[in-house]
Amino acid sequence: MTTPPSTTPRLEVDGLEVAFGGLTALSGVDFAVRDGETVALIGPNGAGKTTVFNAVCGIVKPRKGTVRIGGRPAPARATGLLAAGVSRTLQGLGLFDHMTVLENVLVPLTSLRAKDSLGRARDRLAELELLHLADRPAGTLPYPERKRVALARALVSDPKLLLLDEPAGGLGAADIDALAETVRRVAGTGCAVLLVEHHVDFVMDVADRIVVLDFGQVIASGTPEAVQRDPAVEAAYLGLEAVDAVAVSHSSSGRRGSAREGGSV
Ligand SMILES: Nc1ncnc2c1ncn2[C@@H]1O[C@H](COP(=O)(O)OP(=O)(O)OP(=O)(O)O)[C@@H](O)[C@H]1O
Repeated sequence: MTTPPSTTPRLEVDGLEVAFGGLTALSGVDFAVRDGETVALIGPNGAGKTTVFNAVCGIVKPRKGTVRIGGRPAPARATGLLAAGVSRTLQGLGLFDHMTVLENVLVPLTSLRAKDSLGRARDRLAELELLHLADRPAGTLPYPERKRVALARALVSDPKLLLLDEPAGGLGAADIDALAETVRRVAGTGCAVLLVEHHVDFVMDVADRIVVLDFGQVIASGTPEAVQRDPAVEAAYLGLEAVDAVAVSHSSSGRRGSAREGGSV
């Protein structure tokens, strides 16, 4: 049972524009995520998905536009974001490999000076079937377990807005099913979830709405069914195949970003 949406979106991105030197990475990006809603941000490589996350977290400074969290301007610092109820997972996980699983999951609670940190951390580990690994150094675990530790660390602060960067990447089918279950459960508590993901089946399974970026602009948004039928989305992905086929045949890099340097979107 999902929480009814509140009137103020948990996350509002309005007219976002980000440039890296001569490269316009995002232009006029608008979207919102409400409490209890799961929104997937998809698009070909280099479309600007991670840049949106980085702008939401204050890691990159927009040239134009605003990011509001719970109706207020987004805090610029990591501790401010945590206090505002924002958690994020990273593509590279960002775990402290030499620290135990439990110590990793305690980190946000230590920053927040939270009460009953140990109990909360152990609860999250139990929910993600990691409790038996609590005393193992995080760096010694296989990738799917390390990925769950990163998720437990993001969830331990009971975020109101959860940002997941490629949560299904590198996981097998059973782990992806378990992840989908976790995302549904977290959204069911009223948390707004924004995820960046390439795994189409996972996105279709968990997302209430999908926002499609291409060359830094929103080219489609709506329900998974509507977006799947959208000719602009199909064209964007077919275009990627064409660009990649050319790039791969001429160089070792198939990344689309290389095809857009110096261009504007
Ligand atoms: N720090 C940076 N400096 C310069 N250019 C950057 C920087 N970060 C991203 N870019 C460029 O901005 C564009 C958008 O990159 P971004 O990583 O947001 O895309 P993405 O959609 O997340 O791609 P992927 O799916 O490959 O992760 C790309 O052309 C990328 O090369």
